[in-house]
Amino acid sequence: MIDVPQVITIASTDASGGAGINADLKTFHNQGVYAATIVVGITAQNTYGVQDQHPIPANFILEEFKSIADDLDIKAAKTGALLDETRVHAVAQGWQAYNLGKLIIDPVMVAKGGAHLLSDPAIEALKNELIPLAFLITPNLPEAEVLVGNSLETNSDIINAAIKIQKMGADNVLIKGGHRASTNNEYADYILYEDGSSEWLTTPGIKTNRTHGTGDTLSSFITANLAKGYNLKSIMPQAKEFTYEAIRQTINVGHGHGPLNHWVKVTMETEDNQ
Ligand SMILES: Nc1ncnc2c1ncn2[C@@H]1O[C@H](COP(=O)(O)OP(=O)(O)O)[C@@H](O)[C@H]1O
Ligand SMILES: Cc1ncc(COP(=O)(O)OP(=O)(O)O)c(N)n1
Repeated sequence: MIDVPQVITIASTDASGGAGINADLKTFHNQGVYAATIVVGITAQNTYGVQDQHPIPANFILEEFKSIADDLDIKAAKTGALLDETRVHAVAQGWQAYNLGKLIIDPVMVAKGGAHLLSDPAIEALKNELIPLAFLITPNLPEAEVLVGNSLETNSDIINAAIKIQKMGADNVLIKGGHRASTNNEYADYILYEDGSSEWLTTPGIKTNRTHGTGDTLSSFITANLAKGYNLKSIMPQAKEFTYEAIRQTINVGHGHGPLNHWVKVTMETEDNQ
């Protein structure tokens, strides 16, 4: 028998396959980990936008938690679109009953097409119930602005926001910069680690609207490699590179915000990184 690291995504599906649970599973498979799912919601969605969404009943979400915890040996979990306050509460309850390793929270609020994937009351529940459980939280710029309650214009605004979010209880905070290219067309993400150190991770910007599922892809890559035992600092450069290559080597699917290429090859280098 071959031992394989096991991970789970606790999120919603995307009918068109580019974001949400679908992007998570493709990234997990690419990185060679075994992936399970706790489905929180389903969306009728394509590369133009989200046409409809449907939450899974809270008691069923808790049954999914129990099924997984009774059988699998999950080392890391990531959350995605949780839709509303009831679902956030169910996930927090499930997590407290059946801890599934390191928790990575992708606080998905609004899809690129503009659809809301987290209601306003759910944002407070996310802050109070889920963020304190997080090993890592990965807001994009608009999500970080909502969490801290002010706009983030400068690098020092971003640094201060990360400190504020860390004080809400997340061990590590990654603020993704995909919604704003710098003046020299770079996309910079800022990460504040639990030991107080921090870094900017930068790549050239790719001029494209084919970025459906970028955030999911980045956070799933991190989740997979945490489950393999790598430490967060050693994962981050490759996570950024994987996402960059998955955008750059674009595939011809859909007519709007196209999905990424989850076949690209970027792997962690050696066991010495662990
Ligand atoms: N056009 C682009 N060129 C290069 N990197 C990008 C581009 N768009 C997004 N990224 C990167 O993709 C990752 C996800 O970022 P972002 O788009 O902000 O997340 P989300 O999908 O959650 O909104 C980040 O590492 C960001 O820097
Ligand atoms: C079901 C579902 N979950 C998450 C998202 C958002 O994914 P994200 O990686 O933030 O990328 P965009 O959709 O914003 O491009 C989603 N759309 N659907």
